[in-house]
Amino acid sequence: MITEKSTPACNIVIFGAKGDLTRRKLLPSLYSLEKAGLLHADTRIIGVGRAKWNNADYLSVAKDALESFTDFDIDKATWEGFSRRLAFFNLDVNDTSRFKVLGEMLNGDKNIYYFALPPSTFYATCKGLGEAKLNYPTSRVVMEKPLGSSLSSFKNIDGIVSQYFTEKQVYRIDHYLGKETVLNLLALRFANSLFVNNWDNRAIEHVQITVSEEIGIEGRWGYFDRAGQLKDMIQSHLLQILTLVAMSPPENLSADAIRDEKVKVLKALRPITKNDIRDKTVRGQYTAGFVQDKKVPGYIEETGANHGSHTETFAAIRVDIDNWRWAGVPFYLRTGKRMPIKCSEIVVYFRKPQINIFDSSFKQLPQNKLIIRLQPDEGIEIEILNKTPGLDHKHHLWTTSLDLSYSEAFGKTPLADAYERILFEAMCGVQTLFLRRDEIEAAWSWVDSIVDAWENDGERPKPYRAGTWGPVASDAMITREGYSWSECS
Ligand SMILES: NC(=O)C1=CN([C@@H]2O[C@H](COP(=O)(O)OP(=O)(O)OC[C@H]3O[C@@H](n4cnc5c(N)ncnc54)[C@H](OP(=O)(O)O)[C@@H]3O)[C@@H](O)[C@H]2O)C=CC1
Ligand SMILES: O=C1O[C@H](COP(=O)(O)O)[C@@H](O)[C@H](O)[C@H]1O
Repeated sequence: MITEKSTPACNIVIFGAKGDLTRRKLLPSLYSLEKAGLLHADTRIIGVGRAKWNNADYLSVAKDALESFTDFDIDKATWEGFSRRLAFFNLDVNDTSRFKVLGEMLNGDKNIYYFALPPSTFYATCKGLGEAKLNYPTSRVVMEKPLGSSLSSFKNIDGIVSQYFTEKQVYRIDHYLGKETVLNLLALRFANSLFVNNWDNRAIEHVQITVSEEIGIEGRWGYFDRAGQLKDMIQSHLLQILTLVAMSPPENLSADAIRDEKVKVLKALRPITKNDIRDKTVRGQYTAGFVQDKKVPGYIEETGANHGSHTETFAAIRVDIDNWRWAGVPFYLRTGKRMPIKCSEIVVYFRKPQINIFDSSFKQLPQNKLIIRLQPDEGIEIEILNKTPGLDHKHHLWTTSLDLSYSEAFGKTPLADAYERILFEAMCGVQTLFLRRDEIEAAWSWVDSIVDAWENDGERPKPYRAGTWGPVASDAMITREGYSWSECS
């Protein structure tokens, strides 16, 4: 739950008013902000699209979206307040003349232009806004991923946007940064001396980051098959998690101080080449199987599928960070669709004590583990060794868990949705949770190295049954290095 009071007054102009993202995420999140009293009385929400709708038509689309995509009751008072803010404006972004008319209906110059649009329309939209002089310095542009499919295509998109908007006006989304538990990584790491002083290659042996999903591609074949799990998930969400785990302490909590440190990590990622691609990466593609007892089709049997597709729906990668803090500490990333459960988790394995003075069954003492559960059962767990109670002279040791569950510690109130926070921050003009140009460039540059190596290598993704943890080659990759994947709880 966000507890600050109200956001500054603004016009939120949503391009793509009837699209999936708007109905599924943006309208429900704005409604929740309304309910929490966080929208300024003068804030307006203008949905823009090509439909020949009037305001009443849009209100009914919005109501329907809230009813379909939220699990809370739509109460009369909140809906009345919310609906008073909503309007619809008919505009094809290729029709530059309509932007002037749009400008006339906007109240003031504090405009947030949310591009819930296909990236192919960004140029026309920026040009339309620029030519109608709606790109005031006080206006902001919020852009959705995917921003490109390589370093060069990102630079093309970015070049277009930067003709009309400065870096301070551009808010590039990675919705994982809006998740409470991802944000908590900063507090966990930099507010607790326990971790501040034990967060480098002297204390930590290796780190695992898993983001598994139960869902498949949910009717998004056209987009997903061109992207694959590396570009869809690792280039953005997993690398963002990795930067927050691996960054050095920022000077302060300003957006640029944090982003400066994140970008240093991204620039220190060791490129993967054709010489080590098979040792350091595993690609997989799901075949038919069962997820949570439900029969599901294989990737190439999905609606709209191309049967010869070699797109990966699973990827596991060993990452090396070439800096002083992390030299010699492997980071293992693993993400896939149609896995047994939805789970995003970071597991930090601390080094084992070098000497064992205990008369225990352990030859070498097991290591401490810090498990950060990002979703769905948010929490933090530390595995430590304790003496089992008893009147004896033997120190029998037992691994026990200190387990902090968010719902127990902070109550049962659901955490704010990532989009709620992101919209809130965009309205407040705080860029911390949005990606700076150089972060995205560095992420693409590293991902490009893997794409090139995969293309050169020519090996196809390995099949794995839906409902399993990916190809056996993924277990083999980490076992070769003396570890095993942590089991998601
Ligand atoms: N859906 C999701 O959960 C997520 C989506 N994204 C990204 O968000 C963006 C939108 O995705 P999504 O909502 O799924 O896509 P949809 O295809 O559902 O919606 C796209 C919207 O763009 C509008 N549009 C397209 N061309 C024009 C045009 N020439 N002029 C005006 N409006 C136009 C359409 O409006 P109309 O038909 O009214 O003209 C439509 O409402 C994409 O970049 C996507 O990759 C990112 C993360 C998650
Ligand atoms: O950006 C994306 O994220 C979702 C997963 O998001 P989550 O918040 O549910 O963990 C993923 O399914 C989708 O393919 C990707 O585009």
